[in-house]
Amino acid sequence: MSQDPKSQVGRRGLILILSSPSGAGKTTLTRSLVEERAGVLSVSVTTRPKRPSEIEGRHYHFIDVEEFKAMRDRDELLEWAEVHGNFYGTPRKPVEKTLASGQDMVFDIDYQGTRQVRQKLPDDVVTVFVLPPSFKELKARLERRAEDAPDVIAKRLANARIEMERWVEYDYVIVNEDLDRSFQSLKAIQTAERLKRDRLVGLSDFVEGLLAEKLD
Ligand SMILES: Nc1ncnc2c1ncn2[C@@H]1O[C@H](COP(=O)(O)OP(=O)(O)OP(=O)(O)O)[C@@H](O)[C@H]1O
Ligand SMILES: Nc1nc2c(ncn2[C@@H]2O[C@H](COP(=O)(O)O)[C@@H](O)[C@H]2O)c(=O)[nH]1
Repeated sequence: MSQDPKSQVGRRGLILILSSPSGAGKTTLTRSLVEERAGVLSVSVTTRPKRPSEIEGRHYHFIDVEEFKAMRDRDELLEWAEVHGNFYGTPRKPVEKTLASGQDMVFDIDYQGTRQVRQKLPDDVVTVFVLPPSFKELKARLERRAEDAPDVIAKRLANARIEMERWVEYDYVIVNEDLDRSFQSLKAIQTAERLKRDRLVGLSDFVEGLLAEKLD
């Protein structure tokens, strides 16, 4: 539980999940949040090949299918899914540790994983769906990123329509046109969610003390 030294009120950590079609900008937004120390990034395991710019342990833990299945079967994954033909999953232990310390955990996962986490930890989950301003811009971003082969980009664009239909399952939606504005919106969501009454620990005792306070 994190504690505000000025009061006796602390708060439970929350799980902030960002999902989007590939290229809409959720990784950029989650990384910005983590760089500001506003949360701890959940580093997934994946069977996808590493992109040129990616670093093992920082962007993902890159593992083979056999290892992935072994982790899944040992129940070491909080959630998992097959996305764009590869397996992805969230290691359970770091999530439990981070939440117990009262920090927020930031997830960049797809809608299938979001459903699983929401089902397991309904009180702690806040979900944000990131949309691109247009399909044309989505394609342009994937091409400008220049990290995936043309056939991979084509597959991701084909899946984008199915993924975008899931926006209705999310608590918030950000249309990521201007990156700075989108980031401000994300921070506003996190700030408001942190202040929710149910997430504040010790609030009743604090208010009781407040009411019992005598004025001289
Ligand atoms: N608002 C924005 N305007 C212009 N470019 C952006 C914006 N947001 C992100 N980008 C760029 O678009 C590209 C895709 O962004 P990013 O990698 O964050 O997408 P993603 O949703 O995480 O995709 P994936 O699911 O494939 O990992 C990156 O090159 C990023 O720098
Ligand atoms: N259900 C999960 N989805 C995940 C996880 N980690 C990433 N993802 C999603 O996969 C796609 C593709 O990611 P990319 O890095 O290959 O572009 C994207 O939608 C991610 O959000 C996970 O642990 N579980």
